[in-house]
Amino acid sequence: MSTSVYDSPVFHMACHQFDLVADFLEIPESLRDRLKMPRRALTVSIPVRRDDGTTTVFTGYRVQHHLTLGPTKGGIRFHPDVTMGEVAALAMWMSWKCALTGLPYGGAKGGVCCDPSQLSIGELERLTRRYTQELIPFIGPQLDVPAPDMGTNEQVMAWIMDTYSLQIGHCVPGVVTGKPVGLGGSLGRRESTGRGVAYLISRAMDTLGIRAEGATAVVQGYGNVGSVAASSLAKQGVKILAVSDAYGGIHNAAGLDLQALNTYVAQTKSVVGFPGAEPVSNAELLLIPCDVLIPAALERQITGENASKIQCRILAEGANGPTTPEADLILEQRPEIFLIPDILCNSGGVIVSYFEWVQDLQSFFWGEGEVMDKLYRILEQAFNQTLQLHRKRAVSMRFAALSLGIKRVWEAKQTRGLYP
Ligand SMILES: NC(=O)C1=CN([C@@H]2O[C@H](COP(=O)(O)OP(=O)(O)OC[C@H]3O[C@@H](n4cnc5c(N)ncnc54)[C@H](O)[C@@H]3O)[C@@H](O)[C@H]2O)C=CC1
Ligand SMILES: O=C(O)CCC(=O)C(=O)O
Repeated sequence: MSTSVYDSPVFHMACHQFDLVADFLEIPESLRDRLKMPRRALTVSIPVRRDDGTTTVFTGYRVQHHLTLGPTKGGIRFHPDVTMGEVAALAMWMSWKCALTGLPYGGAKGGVCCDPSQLSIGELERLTRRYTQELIPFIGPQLDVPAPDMGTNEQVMAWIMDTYSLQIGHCVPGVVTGKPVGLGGSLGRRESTGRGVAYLISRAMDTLGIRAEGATAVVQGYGNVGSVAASSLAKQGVKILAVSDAYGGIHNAAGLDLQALNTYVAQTKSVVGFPGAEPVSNAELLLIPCDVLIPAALERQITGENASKIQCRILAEGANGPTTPEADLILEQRPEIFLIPDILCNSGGVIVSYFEWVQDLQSFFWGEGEVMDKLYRILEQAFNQTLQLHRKRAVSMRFAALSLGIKRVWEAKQTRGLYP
């Protein structure tokens, strides 16, 4: 099958990972395209009236990877570099993530090629509403349920829910997750991805015999995922040495004061210039010696160039796709680094999104303790299953996680009858 419409390094990366696992699972050649290629992919153009009276037309995407196990699920990204290929790769990874964690979903992802930091709040709202308007025939609580990703947040989810509900004629909270709690959002969703990352890091530390107290961590991407993971680790006594964002990074060998940093970021919108820390580039930051390295921004940060130089005990992939296949080959020769692969590491977000969807469908809401208990139970099971396969078959943690996810989707397709 031609992949040209999806042509991008990130999509090729996701396909390469799939092909390796398909060989291992002995999936017949004739079924591989059906498992790999998106079921549906939509491109929309989004005209937005700017505050100065002019109009800009943005391009948006939504990809639904498979619908074999239920509705599709996955975030919406607002970022200047979004492409159809990137969104298709992210949707494929969502499928394997949902299957690995046992959620009744296929994967999806959406994106709009824009820089949200350059839009006023009014422009952002008009863009979100028009994008949602274009998606209305394709989304819904039983069809496809978006959520936040890079560059989007609870407010954006609230506009999506409102636009969809106005069209349908009644309130439909289950069309989107990651909403404000006051609109049917789940307690704990905002923090769930970062807390899940920190939980799995604790499990990896237990496995390796590393004590949290006095351990060190470095975080690339101090947004929703990175900042919550950092704060959760700091609460366990881990020292956060360095963090970064799109504008640059900061480093303090004695550890950063996260409370002061969060106040600074709330005021300035960046970590750059935080008093008492040295500036560091995003590239340099990845090479700082530490116990835990957390890439929590874009794809393809750990590459064939720097994989032999990173100096951590645990590589915890908060981001989707931060490690290239070339880097994977190098890391496989470095058993001293324990990998928590993306589809496991950042799955806390979609797990609590699932809880939010269930609560919305039942109009019956849970306490935060219940949400967190259920989240950690699912993460524990997924971690143990991945670790077990990694040890039993002597494959990498990424390979083990992907195998578990892909096998479940393949089996479901076979049981339903080949081409659902
Ligand atoms: N928000 C969620 O619930 C989930 C997010 N993820 C993944 O986590 C990653 C981060 O997402 P969020 O924290 O939600 O996004 P966010 O928009 O809240 O934060 C992203 C952060 O990364 C920084 N950043 C952007 N480009 C960068 C670069 N080139 N170098 C360093 N930093 C850069 C931004 O300045 C910002 O601080 C993405 O890969 C996303 O797909 C995965 C699962 C769930
Ligand atoms: O919460 C969700 O539904 C999806 C989150 C997401 O986009 C991801 O896990 O990459």
